[in-house]
Amino acid sequence: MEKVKNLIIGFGKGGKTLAKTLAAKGEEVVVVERSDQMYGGTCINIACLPSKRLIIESTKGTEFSHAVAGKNEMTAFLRDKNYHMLADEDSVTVLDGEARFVSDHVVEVTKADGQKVQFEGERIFINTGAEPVVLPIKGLKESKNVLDSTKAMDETKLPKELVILGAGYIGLEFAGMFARYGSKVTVLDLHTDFIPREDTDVSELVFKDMTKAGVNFELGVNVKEVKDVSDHVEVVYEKEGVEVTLKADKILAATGRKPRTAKLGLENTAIKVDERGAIVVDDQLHTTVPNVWALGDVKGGLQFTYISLDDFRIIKDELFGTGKRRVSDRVVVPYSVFIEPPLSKVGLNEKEAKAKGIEYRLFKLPVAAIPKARVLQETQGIFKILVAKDSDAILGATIYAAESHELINLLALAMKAELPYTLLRDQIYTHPTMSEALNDVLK
Ligand SMILES: Cc1cc2nc3c(=O)[nH]c(=O)nc-3n(C[C@H](O)[C@H](O)[C@H](O)COP(=O)(O)OP(=O)(O)OC[C@H]3O[C@@H](n4cnc5c(N)ncnc54)[C@H](O)[C@@H]3O)c2cc1C
Ligand SMILES: NC(=O)c1ccc[n+]([C@@H]2O[C@H](COP(=O)([O-])OP(=O)(O)OC[C@H]3O[C@@H](n4cnc5c(N)ncnc54)[C@H](O)[C@@H]3O)[C@@H](O)[C@H]2O)c1
Repeated sequence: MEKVKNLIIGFGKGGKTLAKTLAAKGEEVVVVERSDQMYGGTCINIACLPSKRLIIESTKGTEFSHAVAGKNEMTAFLRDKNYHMLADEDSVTVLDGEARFVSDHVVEVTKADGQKVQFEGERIFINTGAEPVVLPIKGLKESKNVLDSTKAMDETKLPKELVILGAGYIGLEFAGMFARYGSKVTVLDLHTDFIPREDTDVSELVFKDMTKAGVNFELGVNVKEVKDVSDHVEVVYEKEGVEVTLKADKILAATGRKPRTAKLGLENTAIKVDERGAIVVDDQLHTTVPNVWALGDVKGGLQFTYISLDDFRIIKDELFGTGKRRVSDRVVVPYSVFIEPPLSKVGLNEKEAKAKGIEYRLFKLPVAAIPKARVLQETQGIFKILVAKDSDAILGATIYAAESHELINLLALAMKAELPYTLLRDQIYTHPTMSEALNDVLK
């Protein structure tokens, strides 16, 4: 058995950034990655970047198979760049194989040829990400026409009729995208409320815009069965007591992703997982075994690339910094859903403020009032910013507008720095931009 100072399981966002940092300190690192198609992790290969590439291509009118080919070129480039970023470091070994714990600090790696090697890690970092949830719906697992997000982005032929299970992040982004490529899209969701965390006026606008763009929603449905029938697939669901059969070329299952721990051999260790399979960590990402950390999607909670990166910062701070950085410091976390226009949010919305009994002032502006929106010819949407009732503190913002995925970072920065809303209101912005709308919305 080989002893190694730092063993990183999974070439994900947090893990690869940590490996590079450890290498810069001259430390020995072994990074184990189960697939040579996943160097660099989920985000660059099968998630954020390829999906956003396809989404952007869909808005330019690119033909689907050309867009997929371009996306594949991009991911191949990024994969290679990521591989060399680590493999070219003298003190880093990138090892192809599937890792599995055999005891608290011993990990067995099974290589593609079946050969097994064992490592004893002085420090071990688990960064194995998440995998799609496969619901126990009759016929779902067996159907040849059911895709997950990865497979949907690798289709060479555009599905004429696409049914999407789940109106969450992936469901909405892919629904809009496939509709723009020309698919007839129906989204089925278990819940009656559409994007229930958002304010009702915002969710109504998104629903209206997506419906207008050709996406059909069936909400509050119970999906009962999926069956392959000659050249197509059928989905049987029940809505308000009525059974409906829907025909499609493909089904995209987008009903959540769960931490990838099932095959990690954690039962051989004292590393605890919760009821959802997420690795239990403390405020500094320590697992329940000393010198074993978990970072990224595998530890549960928010599943975003930038959270995995921030997990890395916490571990780096413990190893080489002040040791003060904590998960609980992470209070201002924005997000964007890349629909058209993008929906972005940070901090509280009205629904959340009311639920918490927090009094607020609401500043609201329709996007149609913004000159840049006219220039872009994207006038749908709304800005909503909440400010404390008895101070100038910004409580939160929801921006459903063109370029909101950029703008929300400005709001998040202002909140983090505890800047008064008046500073954003009175700031000089370049023109014409979407950010200059802050002059008007905050009046
Ligand atoms: C379609 C889609 C779109 C998304 N879009 C966005 C977005 O726009 N913005 C955003 O912030 N987030 C987005 N996400 C979420 C984001 O991709 C994840 O939160 C992020 O990639 C998680 O990174 P991570 O560091 O946890 O690990 P990952 O990047 O998931 O890396 C885990 C790695 O571990 C490897 N691995 C797993 N098990 C083993 C094992 N036993 N042995 C060896 N290797 C193993 C895997 O192959 C993988 O390469 C999206 C997700 C999906 C599916
Ligand atoms: N823009 C982004 O940052 C981005 C984009 C894509 C994915 N992601 C990440 O990936 C994760 C996974 O995305 P996702 O869309 O798979 O999950 P999600 O949790 O966002 O959505 C899952 C949806 O499936 C629905 N659902 C659950 N059971 C169902 C059933 N039986 N029948 C029909 N619908 C059902 C839920 O009501 C929910 O709307 C997200 O949590 C997110 O963190 C992020």
